[in-house]
Amino acid sequence: MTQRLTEQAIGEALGALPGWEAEGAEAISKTFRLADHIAALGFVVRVAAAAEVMNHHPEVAWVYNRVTFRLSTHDAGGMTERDLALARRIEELAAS
Ligand SMILES: C[C@H](O)[C@H](O)[C@H]1CNC2=NC(N)=NC(=O)C2=N1
Repeated sequence: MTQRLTEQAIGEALGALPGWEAEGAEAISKTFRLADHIAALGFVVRVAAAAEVMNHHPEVAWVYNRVTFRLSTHDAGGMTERDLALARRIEELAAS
């Protein structure tokens, strides 16, 4: 699970992760627009709780009602399956 992914593998995985953008093989990121500031905070909290369960944590930028998550595996120095799993979990939370 901590093996770095190639750009090709990342690109293939992003086909099922709409809106996520790759930074080479280093990271993926996506910005979510919520109803308002507090809805955005609530989303950050839910993602943070899921990240804690997964022991895999995003970089987060929160500006009013917009939240950007940047995912990369620090221990591997780039993208791994753990980042894709977290992105899928974030998408589940966004849809719930
Ligand atoms: C000790 C702990 O398991 C590690 O530091 C975990 C915590 N959360 C993490 N989050 C991310 N994004 N990358 C990691 O390599 C990572 N490692």
